[in-house]
Amino acid sequence: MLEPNADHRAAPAITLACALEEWAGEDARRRDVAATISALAEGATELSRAIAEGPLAGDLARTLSSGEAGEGQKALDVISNDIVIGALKAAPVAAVASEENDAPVLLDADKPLLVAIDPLDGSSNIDTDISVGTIFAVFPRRDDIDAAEPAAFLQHGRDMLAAGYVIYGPHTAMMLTVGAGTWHFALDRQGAFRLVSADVKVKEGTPEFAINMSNYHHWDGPVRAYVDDCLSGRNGPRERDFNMRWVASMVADAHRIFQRGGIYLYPGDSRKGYGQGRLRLLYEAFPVAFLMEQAGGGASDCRGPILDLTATGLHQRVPFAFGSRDKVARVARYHLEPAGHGERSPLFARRGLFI
Ligand SMILES: O=P(O)(O)OC[C@H]1O[C@](O)(COP(=O)(O)O)[C@@H](O)[C@@H]1O
Ligand SMILES: [Mg+2]
Ligand SMILES: [Mg+2]
Repeated sequence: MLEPNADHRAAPAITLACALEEWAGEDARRRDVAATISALAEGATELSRAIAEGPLAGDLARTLSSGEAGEGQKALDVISNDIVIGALKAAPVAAVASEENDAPVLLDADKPLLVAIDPLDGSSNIDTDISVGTIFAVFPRRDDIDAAEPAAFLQHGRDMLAAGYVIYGPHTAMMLTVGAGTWHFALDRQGAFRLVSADVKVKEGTPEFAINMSNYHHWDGPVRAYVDDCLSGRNGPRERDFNMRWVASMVADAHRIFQRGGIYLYPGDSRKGYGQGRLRLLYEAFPVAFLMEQAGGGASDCRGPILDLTATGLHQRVPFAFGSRDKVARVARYHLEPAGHGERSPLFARRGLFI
């Protein structure tokens, strides 16, 4: 047992810089990716300080403009965007596609990489001291298209070279993949990201789901059926009681799923502007899907793998389900075989529990 005054802190672990150095070696492409991730880490460290100051840094939750699907732009969205793009100017990045900019921001057309980024995910939570994050994806620059053109970013999910997110919570952490598994780092007080695990695995079998239940009446049949079957608990077809969580910061829901399993869903629904859900493919779904797959989890558009999609628009939305691989596969079965997936009892076959 720990003595009250015992030093129970873990020994300092390998830094992000060392991990990237070791991974990159002398490979020129890898060194560019590593430099880009380091620049993003520097931006995220600066941002974590501003977020930690909360109201002392000014009214960060001030709404500056309202978006088409209820995503108003907050002061901290703009600050975050300025910080991450500022940090990327020192990296080998030609252009950045950000949630906060209609068009790509050109940095240096000759540089070899592109970054797609959600500078601040979960911005509706800024004033409530709940975790928010930064989500990013690194792509190769194409030789055939000007990096400032949106088309330069319309790439296949499996073209991604690296992806990750930083979560600003009680502690700041980064989940990162360069295609060699999913790595977990935590930010120490001196400003260095230190390795927690280089082999993150998403558990299966955790009876927990995350979805905004207030949209129940807007969902289509397969999504209702999936959630109904969870809610029907040990007497329903899943034969166990389920727990539910919804942080309304995808990074926070993702981080929980990386620690203990479960599933996150933001499906399309019948509300205006939500036909393809809420999440953006390039800088929300693609990076989280890459992290999930590298950790043995799954990520789909409720039907097939997200990473098998090719982006068709810079700010394109996509229905999104991710988490434990067994659960993501089950969601797909409910969509692809709605009448005959054979796993739901007749009691639940025609009506939702709430309808
Ligand atoms: O408020 P809703 O509809 O439940 O949506 C919450 C979802 O929207 C998001 O906040 C979208 O991110 P942004 O804050 O970057 O717009 C997700 O992080 C979250 O899961
Ligand atoms: Mg977001
Ligand atoms: Mg955002």
